[in-house]
Amino acid sequence: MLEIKNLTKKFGDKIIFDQFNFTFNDNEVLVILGPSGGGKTTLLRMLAGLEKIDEATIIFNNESYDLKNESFDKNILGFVFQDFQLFPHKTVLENLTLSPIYTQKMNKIKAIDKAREALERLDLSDFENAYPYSLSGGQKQRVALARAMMIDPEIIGYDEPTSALDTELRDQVADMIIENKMLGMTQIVVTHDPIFAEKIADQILKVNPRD
Ligand SMILES: Nc1ncnc2c1ncn2[C@@H]1O[C@H](COP(=O)(O)OP(=O)(O)OP(=O)(O)O)[C@@H](O)[C@H]1O
Repeated sequence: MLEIKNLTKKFGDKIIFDQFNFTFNDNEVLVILGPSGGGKTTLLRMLAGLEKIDEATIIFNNESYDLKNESFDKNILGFVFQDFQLFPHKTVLENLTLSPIYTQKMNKIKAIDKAREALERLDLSDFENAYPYSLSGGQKQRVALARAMMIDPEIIGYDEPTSALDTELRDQVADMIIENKMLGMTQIVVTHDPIFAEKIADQILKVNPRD
């Protein structure tokens, strides 16, 4: 279970979250839904340790973390970025292994083994030497997911996973998220698309821009 208590976040004078609370359970799909500018991406970035939190208590796996003007750096969330953000001049395999090897100091052979496992599970084994430009939107989405899985995250977070996709591929992403759930994954999905949200969500958290 992940519980966030009294989360506060400002950019300059602009308040994005003021004493915000939410809880969700393992193996759930939590959808964060709302219009542009509400702070959905910021919320995901804070949970991934990519954005400082002004103040919050985060309770996760029975540990409680009191944060004050610091990043939550527990590596619990693997991030699937909007528009995938794959390295264009690197192969699919390299896209998965570069950050674990160079940033997280993972052993190279272990990183390659792990990457191949993830690619196999997502039906991408034939594409390990392909470059991102040659992949379809749905394949890029799955490569981005495989990359997020490299850190063995407790939670996968997707930022607007359907924004770059047409309707058919949107349904494929919904199926992938539901399949991941059946495999026991806990997932947070940021979207402004209520129809997609209804398809996949166990819980919907609405985030609206503040005046
Ligand atoms: N680094 C930053 N510095 C200053 N303001 C920021 C920064 N990042 C985000 N903001 C502001 O915080 C607010 C929330 O942004 P965020 O990207 O989290 O919203 P969102 O709900 O994900 O919107 P969208 O759907 O357009 O991505 C916006 O008003 C945005 O301009």
